[in-house]
Amino acid sequence: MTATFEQRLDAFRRLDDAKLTFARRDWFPGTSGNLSIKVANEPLQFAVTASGKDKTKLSPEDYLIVDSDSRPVDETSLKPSAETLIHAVVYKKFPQAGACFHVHTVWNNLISELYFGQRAFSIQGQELIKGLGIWEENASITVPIVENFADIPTLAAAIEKVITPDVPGVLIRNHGIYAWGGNDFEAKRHLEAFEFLFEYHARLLQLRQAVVSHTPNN
Ligand SMILES: CSCCC(=O)C(=O)COP(=O)(O)O
Ligand SMILES: [Zn+2]
Repeated sequence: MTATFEQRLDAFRRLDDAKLTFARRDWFPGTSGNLSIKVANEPLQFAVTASGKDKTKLSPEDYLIVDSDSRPVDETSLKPSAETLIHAVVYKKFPQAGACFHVHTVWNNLISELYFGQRAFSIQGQELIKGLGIWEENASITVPIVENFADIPTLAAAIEKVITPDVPGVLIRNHGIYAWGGNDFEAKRHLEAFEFLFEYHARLLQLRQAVVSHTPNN
């Protein structure tokens, strides 16, 4: 069933909320980032941000509906996000995913740079791991890191290969993160948990380095 007018409007309103919340945190520098919310399963359709927009603002031309091939469902002058294929990969691989958010932040870029040459970032024993829906004692998570291929189909294929149901996110090196969830509330919680863990870890390494360099006989 294709999405009704009400379902589309509801998705656009939810995208407005997520967008303004993330914009207040400066998570969309230089028009970066893209957001989507699924509106239909069979066939797949989702609302996605239009490409190149200032995501700190609201306008009547912010979103459009695309199909499983990332093509606009309606005739429109709007261009879907250049990275729409990545959203499609997430929805196709995880049919339970209902929203997918992408932001470029300093902390997620720093983490991918700190682990340059490695294909993942791991962290253990942090309370915010529960924000990812992982509640076991002293849990650890491993977030895959893919290289920042300029060709989006190549990037989307690389992401498709490494994402797993265990961890609802993937880092693109020196680019940003994609995080998803069953709905927009969950995807936001996941994104916030990831960003906390990245900032915490990068700051911890920085502090440790400062302590070492200020310790006598070092
Ligand atoms: C100006 S940031 C480069 C493109 C990008 O990585 C991004 O997230 C925004 O692309 P979009 O087409 O969704 O505006
Ligand atoms: Zn991006």
